[in-house]
Amino acid sequence: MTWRTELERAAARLREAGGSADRAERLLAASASLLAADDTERRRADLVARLRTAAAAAATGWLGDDLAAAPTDTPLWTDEPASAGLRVGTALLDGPEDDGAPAFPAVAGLLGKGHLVCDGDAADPRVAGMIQSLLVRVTAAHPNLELSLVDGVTLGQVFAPATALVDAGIAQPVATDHLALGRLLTAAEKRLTELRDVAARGQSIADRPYHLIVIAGLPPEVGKSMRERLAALAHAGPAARCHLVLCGWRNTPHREALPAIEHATYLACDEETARLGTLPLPVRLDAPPTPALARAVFGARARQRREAGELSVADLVPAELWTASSRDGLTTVIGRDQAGASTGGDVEVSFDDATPHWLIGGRTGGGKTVFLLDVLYGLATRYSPDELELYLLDFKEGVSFTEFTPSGLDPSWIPHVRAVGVESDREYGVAVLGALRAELSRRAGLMKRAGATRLARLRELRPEVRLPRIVAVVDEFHVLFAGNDRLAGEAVAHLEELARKGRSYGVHLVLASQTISGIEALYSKKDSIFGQFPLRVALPGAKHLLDEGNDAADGIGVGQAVLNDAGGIRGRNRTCRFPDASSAEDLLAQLRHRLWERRGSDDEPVVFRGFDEQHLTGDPSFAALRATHAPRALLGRAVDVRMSTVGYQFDRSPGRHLAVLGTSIVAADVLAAAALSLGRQHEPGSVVFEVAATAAGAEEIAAAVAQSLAAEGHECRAPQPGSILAGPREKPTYLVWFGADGADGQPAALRRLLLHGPADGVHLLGWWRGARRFLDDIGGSTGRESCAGVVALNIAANDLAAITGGYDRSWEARANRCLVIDRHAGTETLAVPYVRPGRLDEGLEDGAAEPLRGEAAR
Ligand SMILES: Nc1ncnc2c1ncn2[C@@H]1O[C@H](COP(=O)(O)OP(=O)(O)OP(=O)(O)O)[C@@H](O)[C@H]1O
Repeated sequence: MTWRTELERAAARLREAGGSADRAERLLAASASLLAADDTERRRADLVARLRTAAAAAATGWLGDDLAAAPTDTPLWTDEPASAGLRVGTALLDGPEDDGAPAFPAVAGLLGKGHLVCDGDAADPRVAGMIQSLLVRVTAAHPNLELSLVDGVTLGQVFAPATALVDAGIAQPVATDHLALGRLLTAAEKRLTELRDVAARGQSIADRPYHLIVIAGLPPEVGKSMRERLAALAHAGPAARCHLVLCGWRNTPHREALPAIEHATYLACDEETARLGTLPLPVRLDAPPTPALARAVFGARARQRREAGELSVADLVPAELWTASSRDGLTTVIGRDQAGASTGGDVEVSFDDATPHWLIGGRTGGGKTVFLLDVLYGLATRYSPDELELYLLDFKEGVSFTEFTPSGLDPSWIPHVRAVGVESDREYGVAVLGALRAELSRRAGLMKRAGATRLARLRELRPEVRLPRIVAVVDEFHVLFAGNDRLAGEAVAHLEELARKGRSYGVHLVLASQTISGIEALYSKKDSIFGQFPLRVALPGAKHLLDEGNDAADGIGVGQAVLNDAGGIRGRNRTCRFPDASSAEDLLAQLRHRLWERRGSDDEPVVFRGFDEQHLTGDPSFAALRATHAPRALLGRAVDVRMSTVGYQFDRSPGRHLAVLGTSIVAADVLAAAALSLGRQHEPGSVVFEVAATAAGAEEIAAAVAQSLAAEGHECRAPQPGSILAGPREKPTYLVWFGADGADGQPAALRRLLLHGPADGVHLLGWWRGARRFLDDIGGSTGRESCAGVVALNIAANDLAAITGGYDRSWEARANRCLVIDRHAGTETLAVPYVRPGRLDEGLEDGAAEPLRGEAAR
């Protein structure tokens, strides 16, 4: 081969490597005249020098310099390189370079250009050295790079210096077998499809990181299909910023020929020499960089990535609070896209016409609570309480939303929050949804009267009406459907209505679930509900949340989410990282205080904590009691949106008595609260309280009640067993009877009192431990009307049905709940009964369930 041909080819290689085509052209033109001259030796050296310069232009600095000469403190690049060439070794013109033979850098086009394919693998120290130096070069040169590493021949040894990159998330852990390689390819294919979809929508992908897959050697089990997948990836890769360094790619006898790798520069290594592409010169592959240089480059890049990658909740918060208008929707920043990359763009999520409701799924520990915190703080800092209201319901055991509510330690709260349910009852959930539905109707009425069809228009027409957008978050919403009973039916009906109409009226739902069944429950209710949730947020472990065949969430880790704004269809995924709010307690507390200090009203959110005790003295209604002609015994707090006080009114109509039923000692507490609250509603001396204690264990409570009433100036008596019902009573009297079972042996006297007492102002408040006993005492089912008030504690549904005659009831006795029935008013209210402070803890300390304490007292 002539010198001219060699030079032409060398220049052609350089041109291929990219970035230096014009220089190579000039070089070729110059070479023609040079070769015509006599002094060939000198001119050869001269030409090589020029080739060297051209190569240096194709692969500059970190990409082309001799690494052996690079000081360890050479700064890493902060901007993407302009050229695609990468030095892999040194092309030698005429024998070893050491002997003074002319040489110039051998450059291949990689990131932004194509792939490098080598028939040797990392078991060959020359190839291993080249791979290691190549890794240092790309890492130092590309600030925004994702790496996947495969080593099926030295079990990851070749990548050992790059461990820092794995730790920082720049590189995935090294895949050393065909299964791991399979997973890696799946992820790469998915990424590729995603980017292709983005590009197909006309959006630029130029700011996305390059994905470089470095295969130091193929695992031995790799078969035909995986080789074909590699070839397909190589075919489509460069258009989606995916490139391969593929070593160990050689045909072996008795196996099918390898598929062709497109866009590749081939590096052929035989025992003696290596050759790059069609360059007819031997290439000495780059030696491994010094350990000190590798450490410096990988360490510095890892550090940078960690620092840049540390997303904080502060990144989600605007510089100025409460400046946004929710007229057309709500939008907040949730994190950054490009999982694992350092310079991702902000990712926004919205409640608007396109995505009025969201569905969030992920396994337990998948980051759901953190994601919700990020969203809620993002919204609460952008929109004032006049623009946004929040209703937060959590059905699981935990403390997800207590963050937003006042506590003993921190009296502040987030002023947008109207109601919070922690470990809520389904009844509470249904009540909140019902209240939201009522708000929907109210807004519908307003719109109709104003002649508006959109919330934005209504706000313009009626500026004086407060019309914030409402976001209701229901965590573990599937609990609402458990049981498939009346409540479940109501929950579905509410959700359906809210989901269907919420868009128009500015009421938005966020449903979250950690179970597949949660999502399935929704799906099976009605397709229409599921379809009303266009924004899907898939966290790690999410199942059935995205469309079948859309497995974008399969490979994500904690702190990442796949957002899909089109009901889960493929091609609309956006993977993002969101900050860990759970590790930013101080920052959140500061934010909460700033928001709280700006509050326009002192209305605290209503907090319903399913496990909290309710105390009579803690209820503002009790403090507000005054003497009245229509006294109302206070019994507990309703499981409703406002946690209203539940009472039972006493008047002179027949049957106005109250029976508290159940073996639980809580019954005694309820009775005590009823008596004390009545005491507040009568002038001292106007009524008599007769406090009888015939139930073992209740004496102390009865004595305390009598003492408190007496301290308020009331006349108190303590009738003795045998004469409890005896009378006569000259004054209006409340007979407060702890242990009325058996009616003191005088059922006839009891029935007389029940029937005629109220007309004379005589009322019974009695605790019966046995429901059947009570029914017998009042004269069986015919006597039902003579005691209109019943507080059911731990009694069975069928016993309660026998007492009230309502056989369709679904009462389920449980700790810390009672059902308050007023037969005259036709109401049944689920409530948290008032207890003596510490009552529930006593039950727990004893190791016994709370209802059993009453059994002990019997
Ligand atoms: N964005 C994040 N970055 C880093 N770590 C995170 C991130 N989000 C969550 N985590 C970690 O995961 C843990 C679990 O998150 P989180 O409590 O949100 O999960 P969850 O899905 O709500 O789980 P569960 O339903 O069991 O409560 C957090 O304590 C935190 O350490």
